[in-house]
Amino acid sequence: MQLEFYKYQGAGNDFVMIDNRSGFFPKDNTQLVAHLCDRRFGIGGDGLILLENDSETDFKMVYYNSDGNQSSMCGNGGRCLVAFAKDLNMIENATTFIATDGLHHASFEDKLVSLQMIDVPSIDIKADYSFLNTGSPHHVQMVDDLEHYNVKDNGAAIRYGELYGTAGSNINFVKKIDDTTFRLRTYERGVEDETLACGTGATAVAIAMNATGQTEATSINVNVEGGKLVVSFDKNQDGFSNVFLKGPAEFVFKGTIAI
Ligand SMILES: N[C@H](CCC[C@H](N)C(=O)O)C(=O)O
Repeated sequence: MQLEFYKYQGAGNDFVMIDNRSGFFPKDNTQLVAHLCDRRFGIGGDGLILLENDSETDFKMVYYNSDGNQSSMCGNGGRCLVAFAKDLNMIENATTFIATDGLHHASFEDKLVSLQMIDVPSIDIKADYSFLNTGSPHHVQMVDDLEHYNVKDNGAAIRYGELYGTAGSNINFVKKIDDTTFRLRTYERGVEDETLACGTGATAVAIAMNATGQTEATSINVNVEGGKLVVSFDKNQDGFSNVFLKGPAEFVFKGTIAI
């Protein structure tokens, strides 16, 4: 059987995208998803995303990490899915879709996709790190020499350490550039490596930097290895709401693969 796929990337976080509105895709085939994400034996990607029909919204998002397992929300993947839906002429310049963490509104601003993320009612602030959930779980830790930091080894040690048990967490290492700009490198759960960008991670870092007093800004630039993301939010007594993740989401190529 020939499977048609599309490749999109958002600030270097890349995804195999499949139009599964017909429901043909074998959603429980973990081995197949991992194979399609394999950068040598398959197509290659940090994750795989199914676009599916939904009775209440424009479409449904089903997200898999490259290990083949379905996972929690992917911010860059959500933005890429919005671009994919537009390229399929399913939507114009704004949309509402359903994902594992609920409803998401999104719109195009110039060539960028702005995606509303879930509200963040609380953040666990410790002496040398913070933990919060922005649709996926994120550990946020400041590092001085981020450029030379061993993200993979140090990230894996925390992700598999006693802090986060069997569920684990994504691990974000961040450095302040100025009052509205931070540099971020992320070890991603389910990819089990550093990725060039992590959307829910950038969102977590922006909120954590505000919550810990590193900045008073509520619109924050997050420089990631694969480009630039902008996170904005309202801060109130109930936590953080009107949270938006904005950045590029670009078609790379389409093709077919025998499965
Ligand atoms: N690896 C994450 C999901 C994808 C997050 C990332 N790709 C993003 O853009 O938010 C997890 O299992 O929690």
